[in-house]
Amino acid sequence: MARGRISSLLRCCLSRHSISWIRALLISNAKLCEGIVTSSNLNCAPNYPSYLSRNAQVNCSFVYSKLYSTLSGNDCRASENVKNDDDIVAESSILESDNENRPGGDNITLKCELFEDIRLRDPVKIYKSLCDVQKGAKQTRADWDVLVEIFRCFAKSGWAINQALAIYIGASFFPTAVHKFRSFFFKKLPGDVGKYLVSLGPGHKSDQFLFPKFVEFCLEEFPDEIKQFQCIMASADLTKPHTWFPFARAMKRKVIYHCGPTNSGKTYNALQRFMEAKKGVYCSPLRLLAMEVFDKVNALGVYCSLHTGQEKKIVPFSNHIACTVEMVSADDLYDVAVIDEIQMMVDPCRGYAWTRAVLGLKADEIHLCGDPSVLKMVRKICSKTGDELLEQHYERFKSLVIEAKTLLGDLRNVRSGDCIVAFSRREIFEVKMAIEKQTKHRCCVVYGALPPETRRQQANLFNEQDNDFDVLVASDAIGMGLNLNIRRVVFYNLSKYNGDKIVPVSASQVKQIAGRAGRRGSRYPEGLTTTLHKEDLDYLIECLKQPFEEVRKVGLFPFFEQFELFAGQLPNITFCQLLEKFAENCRLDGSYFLCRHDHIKKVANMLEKVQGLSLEDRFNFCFAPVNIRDPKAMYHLLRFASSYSQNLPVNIAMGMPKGSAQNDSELLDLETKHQVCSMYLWLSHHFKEETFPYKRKAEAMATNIAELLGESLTKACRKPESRQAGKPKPEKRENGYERPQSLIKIFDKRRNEIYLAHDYSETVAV
Ligand SMILES: Nc1ncnc2c1ncn2[C@@H]1O[C@H](COP(=O)(O)OP(=O)(O)OP(=O)(O)O)[C@@H](O)[C@H]1O
Ligand SMILES: [Mg+2]
Repeated sequence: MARGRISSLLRCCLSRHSISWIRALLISNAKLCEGIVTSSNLNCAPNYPSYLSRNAQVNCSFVYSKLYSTLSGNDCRASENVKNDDDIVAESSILESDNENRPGGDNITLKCELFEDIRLRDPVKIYKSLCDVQKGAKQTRADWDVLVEIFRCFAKSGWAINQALAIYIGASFFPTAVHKFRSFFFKKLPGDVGKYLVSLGPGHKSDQFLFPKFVEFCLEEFPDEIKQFQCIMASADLTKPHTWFPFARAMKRKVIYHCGPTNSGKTYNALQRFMEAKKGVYCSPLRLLAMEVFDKVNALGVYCSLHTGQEKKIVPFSNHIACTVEMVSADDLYDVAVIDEIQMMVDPCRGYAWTRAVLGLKADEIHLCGDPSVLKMVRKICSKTGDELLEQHYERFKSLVIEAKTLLGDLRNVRSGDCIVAFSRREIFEVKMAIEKQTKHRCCVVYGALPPETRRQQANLFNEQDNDFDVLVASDAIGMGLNLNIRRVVFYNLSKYNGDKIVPVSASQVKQIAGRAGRRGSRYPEGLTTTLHKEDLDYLIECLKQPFEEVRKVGLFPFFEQFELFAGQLPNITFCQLLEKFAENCRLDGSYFLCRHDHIKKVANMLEKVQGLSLEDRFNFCFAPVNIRDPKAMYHLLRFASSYSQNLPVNIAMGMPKGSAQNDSELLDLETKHQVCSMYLWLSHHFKEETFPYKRKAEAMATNIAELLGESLTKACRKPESRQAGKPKPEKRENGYERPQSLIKIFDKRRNEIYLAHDYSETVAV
């Protein structure tokens, strides 16, 4: 009913006061979209408008033309020479000769004057006159071709698509709207307007001329579609995220930014305040770091619980919690909160969790620890939230020394206390094997796909002095906040696969990783860093010298409630389509980007066939930590969701491995099995406990598997395989005939293999 009333109101307004209405609409829209993103700012919606500037432009042109027409008293009655054909101009209306088009001198002046008049005529009046026209003027074939091209360009104009969003014509509806507008326009086109458009030719000038008439047309023709899109846009409004947390806004919070390079004491100082507080929370980027803080704080006599996606260790009488940042509660009140590695706000996938914590934590004192890259953004956020901001700047305890000699490409030059950093699982094992074969050193390994317990066991083995394990081979999983006894960080290479292609490792990541060498209080307080190959040294030096990049945008993602509101506008589409639509239509202000959600979409796609899941259940299942490239893990997730949807108790139903891994495929199997247990535990904490009743069993399995993994790694000196290795090879016939394969499949398979060989798990396993 409301919708009908609004649309009739809309029509009424249109007929009487369209200019002021459009102006009001555009102004209010501009206000609504204050500081709205430019296309580059929203990864998932490349054509999103820079509303404000462009609206202003549209607005001005409307106002100007309105003013002009009022002052000059221009009457814009359309030419009587009109057409009456259906849809677009029929071929018969095209004149074969083009005599009129050959300009003589006087003719040019006359046309210029005529065009000047058209150019300055009030677009609304032009539109009105078009409506009144019965039959459009005939066009020559040449003109007709140009006009068709003009509309073809208009339909594809990014500028026009962006502008149309300002009147709530969505990008997906825009082509339909233009098609209808073209039919209308060609049917009614007066000769002078046609000639003027032809004189402009296809391109931006014609787009600018057509657009205001297009607006009039849309407002009159599509009030329902506009209203619907307006509702969609309103429900996908992610502007002003600081208003999402009214309780935190009502507090007088003090934010302390501990700003500095690695190994400068940022976390240490923040933790001092955390431990002094009556009630505190520490938010970590990694489960491993949360565990480290949990242990450290309890050892110092401050009772502290642990809360990660997979585990809850409640220490009796504790008022402190160490958690992963995704798990922090924005409902509880704290005296002191610490958000570590705050520069992760810009992480393309997980950044939203840091943003949410900064905006929403209900704590009197919030300590942010990180490098200076997001300092400006934090200042901006605090000015919006009204929080007091204090900045504490730090210097590195001992500067990091670059060894110019490098390892000269020879792993025999490895020394005790070295950490060799490689960016794929395959390389990690190759390096370990080569070192153990060619030298007397023994290696521990740390990479993202290993459970945190195993990583910790390996790190401890490396840290302790009374064993042979004096070299660490690790991926970038060691890059954040961890304190290890590393003397020298050696980069095996400085490029990594980003899920799509091989790219150079970013300067900030190089700094983070290199910064693991020479930690205060460790066996090697003075740190060194170098590369294996001489050719990589320049890039390493360049990265370490580079000042911290200033970030302009931080990540954001909707809460379930926001997403639910949006889903209410589009009831008949799948969850995956909903995610896409949300990304397409959501509005962000210039300080934020929408976090990547390819991973969520992939899971959503798989779960599409599971019936009977509520929107909230789907949303939750999609956030479960699963390696989407691991078919076994995906299979188990699908199984869990299917049982859950049938109201059956979800069973972990997975065989326990018999012993430690004898080869790499067994090691991969252990990794997968641990991930499945970990996923089960995560789900058991995010759904009702009775629906996942085998939590204890999953915990026991996870602990056993982590131990087996540790054992396997300690004795491992084997060739690494990819997860695809066990699969049957494509059929080969004796006569050399090979079964043809889809090129797309081959390409996908290769991508998959590369992906699996790389180390991604940490991005999801929180
Ligand atoms: N005042 C201090 N007294 C004793 N030890 C300290 C002090 N400050 C820092 N440390 C120790 O120095 C090491 C590095 O400190 P911390 O972890 O706080 O550095 P950070 O700046 O947070 O580094 P990163 O950026 O890598 O996280 C830690 O082992 C910490 O315990
Ligand atoms: Mg730190």
